[in-house]
Amino acid sequence: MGARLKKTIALVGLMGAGKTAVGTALARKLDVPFRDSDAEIVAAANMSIAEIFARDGEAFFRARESQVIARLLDGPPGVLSTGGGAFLSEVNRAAISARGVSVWLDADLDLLWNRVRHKATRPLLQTADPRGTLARLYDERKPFYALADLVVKADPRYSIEDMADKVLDALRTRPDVLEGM
Ligand SMILES: Nc1ncnc2c1ncn2[C@@H]1O[C@H](COP(=O)(O)OP(=O)(O)OP(=O)(O)O)[C@@H](O)[C@H]1O
Ligand SMILES: O=C(O)C1=C[C@@H](O)[C@@H](O)[C@H](O)C1
Ligand SMILES: [Mg+2]
Repeated sequence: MGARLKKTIALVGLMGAGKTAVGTALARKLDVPFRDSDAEIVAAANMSIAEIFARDGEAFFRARESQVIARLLDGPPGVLSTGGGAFLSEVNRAAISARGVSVWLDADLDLLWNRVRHKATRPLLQTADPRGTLARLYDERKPFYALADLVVKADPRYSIEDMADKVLDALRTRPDVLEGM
């Protein structure tokens, strides 16, 4: 598409917001590297996220997540999909704002629930009332996600490609991030 990416685009938001799916499409459109902090942690540990939580605990996962995010931000600009809890950490927010731009994929609770309900891969939702847990996380985390530089609202009618285009639209206001749009 001829645009030049000058800073890493970090996608943030709750489980199911589309960070991995939209991030992959966005990186393809921009012809830049795609990285996913969850996937990096899983590959390095050779364990699933659920296994890491069960064996080593959430605090261990969060420490790894911060290390991985710092390392990925240190490389050439690209698209970085963060884990759903990453943007709650002030350390991670500072690292992202120093080297990149944060974009919140803001999906409402019904949409999130429809996307995550059939998968058992999210350890935080292994509770007696996973929808209630997701609702609580949504309320608790919204103020943190709202600290992102840009917001792109999700909608059930928007495809993954549509969402990637909406991120590009939002970046039109940021020539310091994307030049030549
Ligand atoms: N715009 C969309 N239209 C249709 N399906 C979508 C859309 N965005 C995401 N999905 C689907 O919803 C599911 C969750 O998306 P994804 O895994 O990208 O979320 P995530 O934000 O990375 O979540 P997590 O924090 O758990 O990694 C996937 O099956 C994905 O293909
Ligand atoms: O919302 C969260 O806290 C999480 C989301 C996933 O991306 C994973 O990072 C992990 O399951 C924790
Ligand atoms: Mg993901």
